[in-house]
Amino acid sequence: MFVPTLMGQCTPEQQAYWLPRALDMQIIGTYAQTELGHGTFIRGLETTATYDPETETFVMNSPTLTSYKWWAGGLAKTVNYCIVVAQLYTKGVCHGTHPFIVQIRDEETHMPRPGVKVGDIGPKLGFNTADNGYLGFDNYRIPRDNMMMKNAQVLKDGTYVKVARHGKATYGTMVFVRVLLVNEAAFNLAKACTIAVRYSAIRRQCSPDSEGSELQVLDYSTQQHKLFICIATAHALQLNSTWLWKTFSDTLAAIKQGNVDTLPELHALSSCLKALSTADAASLIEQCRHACGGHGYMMSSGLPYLYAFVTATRTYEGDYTILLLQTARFLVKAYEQVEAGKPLTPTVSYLSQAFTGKKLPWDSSPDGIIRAFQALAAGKLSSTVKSLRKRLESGLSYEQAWELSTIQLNGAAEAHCRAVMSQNYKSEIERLTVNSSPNVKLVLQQLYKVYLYYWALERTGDLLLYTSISESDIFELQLRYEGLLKEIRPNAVGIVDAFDLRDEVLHSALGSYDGNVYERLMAEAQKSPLNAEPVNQTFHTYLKPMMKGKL
Ligand SMILES: CC/C=C\C/C=C\C/C=C\C/C=C\C/C=C\C/C=C\CCC(=O)SCCNC(=O)CCNC(=O)[C@H](O)C(C)(C)COP(=O)(O)OP(=O)(O)OC[C@H]1O[C@@H](n2cnc3c(N)ncnc32)[C@H](O)[C@@H]1OP(=O)(O)O
Ligand SMILES: Cc1cc2nc3c(=O)[nH]c(=O)nc-3n(C[C@H](O)[C@H](O)[C@H](O)COP(=O)(O)OP(=O)(O)OC[C@H]3O[C@@H](n4cnc5c(N)ncnc54)[C@H](O)[C@@H]3O)c2cc1C
Repeated sequence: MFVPTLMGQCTPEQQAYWLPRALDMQIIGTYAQTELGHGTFIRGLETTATYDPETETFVMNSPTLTSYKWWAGGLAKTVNYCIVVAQLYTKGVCHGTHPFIVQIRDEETHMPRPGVKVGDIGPKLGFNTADNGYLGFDNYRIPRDNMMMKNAQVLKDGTYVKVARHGKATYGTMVFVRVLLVNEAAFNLAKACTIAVRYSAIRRQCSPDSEGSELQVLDYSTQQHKLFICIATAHALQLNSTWLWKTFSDTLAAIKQGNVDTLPELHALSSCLKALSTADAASLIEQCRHACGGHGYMMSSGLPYLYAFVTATRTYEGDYTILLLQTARFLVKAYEQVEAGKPLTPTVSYLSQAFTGKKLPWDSSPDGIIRAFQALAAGKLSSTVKSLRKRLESGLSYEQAWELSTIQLNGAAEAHCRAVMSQNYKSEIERLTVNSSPNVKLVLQQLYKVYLYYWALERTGDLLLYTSISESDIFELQLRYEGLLKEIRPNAVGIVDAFDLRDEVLHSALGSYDGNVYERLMAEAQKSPLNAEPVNQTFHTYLKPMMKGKL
């Protein structure tokens, strides 16, 4: 995050100085925003940068324990520079949080600079090869030029000048990384389902009839139900990530021309897509582990590492709930625009047709299911706004009414995001397969239908509320879903092979291309230090005395 922030928050002169040094790795940096006391609520950060016009320096301070920076990757022992987000004070006025480039270690000796307190935050659920760190300042001075001045400046005499056209311009790196994380979710989920599908083709368990041989576990419907949604979701996330990247690039180009109009929609989209893709990837990676039975619990399966890595993405760069609530803010505004007869931006344009007060007629075609997901999002949004207004009428403040409605707001944002993802998945498949062979088209469409049927069946309660779906429609959809799993089965291994992930990337005894699962598990087991000697010292020290009653 260090380099993108240098690119996004520095003036051209600052970039000319810092970027070559960072890109050549003459300096190594990190992004230190989160503090012990605050991560989500950026406006609540406590680190201060107070401008002193006498010396033309900022004085950095960590006034409380909770103001210590906490979590930044590589901060503990690796980096010598940091981007520090701090409350800016000049001429006695606080101007809110701003980013600063801060040298924390000597470039030659790597010793922490006087006034800098830095260390490691300790072991974590995963990411233990990263030295996430803490950082505090005691009257530590940095030159005025080290304030990143693209969006706001402090002049030599201490005058504060706002430059940016958008109040949240300094949050740009976070938006960028949220966009990248959708791709990251797709990639890691593709790894997990490659491992689990390949293993399920090797693993045999139980014989349905007394005469027959044991079945490959991949032949069981329940196993297909666990795994094929993982493949379909990996495709859905990959295609949505490409689409989101284009939306991001278009918005960035517009901002460079001075037009910030599309930023709120980009923020709403990158927030909910980051939230849903990381949450879905984490839970489906865990599902892949379940699908591998006991061997999936081995570190040598690669799945525990993947899960530990990906579950963190649900939290960092904006927690799941927090980001969905950001999208909900955008949706409530869109609802008000519909009421006022104003035009809507593209990804919420479906709302303009949605508030008819009638249930959407059920149609089980792919387009019909997408319309149903949109009706569901619109229905949830409408009920949420009603709850919000009822609470306002009862005399509550907007903030109180909003807080009491946040469970429903999150539900509406999740439903909206699922509808956007389904629509993008379909249109990207159509766009990309125009010149593909009929067989490739068929397989990609089968997976895409799995995604739609799976989520329709997961949301039958909501569909009953907002569409005319009947009990027999649900029954019919269930049968179609189960039939689709059988159609995909013969191609399942080929489909995951098509992710084209090398063994070195998968790093899994269960998922290697050659399928030599048992040989690899045994070879990994031999690496256990407990296998280094036939009798371990603990036998002599503890077990034997205990067994002889001498302990
Ligand atoms: C780039 C690096 C390269 C590769 C890495 C990328 C991919 C990963 C690849 C591999 C992974 C491998 C390793 C990764 C390892 C480690 C982890 C890496 C990074 C993690 C780093 C971090 O976590 S950094 C810290 C991130 N912190 C957060 O995300 C904090 C979350 N909080 C917020 O974003 C905000 O404070 C908020 C959303 C809670 C809102 O803030 P605030 O209170 O100030 O605002 P309001 O609620 O009052 O809203 C005011 C209006 O502003 C709008 N708004 C808010 N945010 C934005 C925005 N970003 N852009 C535009 N508009 C915004 C908001 O909608 C409100 O608008 P209204 O019109 O409704 O008033
Ligand atoms: C592996 C990892 C790497 C990280 N790397 C970095 C880094 O390099 N740089 C950096 O600056 N930070 C980094 N972070 C920090 C990360 O960005 C924050 O942890 C994250 O933004 C969540 O903030 P928090 O920890 O304050 O959670 P909190 O906000 O304390 O969340 C706790 C709970 O409270 C809920 N909650 C909070 N506020 C509200 C609200 N208003 N309404 C409803 N519910 C609420 C949340 O949903 C959550 O369930 C990293 C974190 C991890 C795990």
